[in-house]
Amino acid sequence: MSTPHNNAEKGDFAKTVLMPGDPLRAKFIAEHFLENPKLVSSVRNILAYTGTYEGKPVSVMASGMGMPSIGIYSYELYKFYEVENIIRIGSAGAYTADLNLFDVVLATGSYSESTFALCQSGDPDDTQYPSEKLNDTIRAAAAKLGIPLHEGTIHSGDVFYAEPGAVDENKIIREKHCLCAEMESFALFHNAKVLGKNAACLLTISDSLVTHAETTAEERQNSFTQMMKVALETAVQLDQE
Ligand SMILES: O=P(O)(O)O[C@H]1O[C@H](CO)[C@@H](O)[C@H]1O
Ligand SMILES: O=c1cc[nH]c(=O)[nH]1
Repeated sequence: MSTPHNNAEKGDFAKTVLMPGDPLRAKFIAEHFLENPKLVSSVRNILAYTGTYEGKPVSVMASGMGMPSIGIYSYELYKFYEVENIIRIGSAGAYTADLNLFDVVLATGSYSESTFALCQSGDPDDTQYPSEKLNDTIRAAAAKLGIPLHEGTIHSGDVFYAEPGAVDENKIIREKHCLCAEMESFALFHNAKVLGKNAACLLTISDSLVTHAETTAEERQNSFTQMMKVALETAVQLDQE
């Protein structure tokens, strides 16, 4: 069995998939944290691995960047590979000086101007939500590891490079209270909703849209380990439920 975008066999994926945007972050996680990682798909270099963590099965697969991309990969995992839980583990730009580089954010909602949900199913809502149960498991995993989480609504955008004045900061920051910007969670949460599955989004602050501090590409690939450990511990706890 395969799809146009995934050449894994049915049964190659664990019930829980960690999903970074960056294929090399997926590779880093597989090589540094998973026991016996096996490459299960590499179509378009969107790397996907399955192994175990503390003896429990877990997969990690990249989503690529943006909602059309995660829309394809997450839909196929849920619909054709019987995946139940997808935890996005991404990078984000902070909208508030209260967030520092490397802080970890747990999304409690994802606001977007995107038409993804409207086009996918006619859903007009501008905010999509993660699974509360999955978020509770993430909170428990983070508490066990002693890793603090910042929680709130995040902004999921279609545009990384916007012209000056084009971003409606009044709406995004003051009306919707978004903590930070990323580009995939709105589509992921929507797909989980229409397919009756679970999704969550953990983010590491990679740059600040307030102070303009930023991490390097290599740090975004290899050093967001606190978020990775929380997601891996969550997969272990989900397997025990
Ligand atoms: O680091 P990832 O997970 O790719 O997430 C963020 O980084 C990319 C932009 O640089 C977008 O995909 C955005 O959502
Ligand atoms: O989408 C993103 C991701 C990281 N940093 C940003 O500013 N935006």
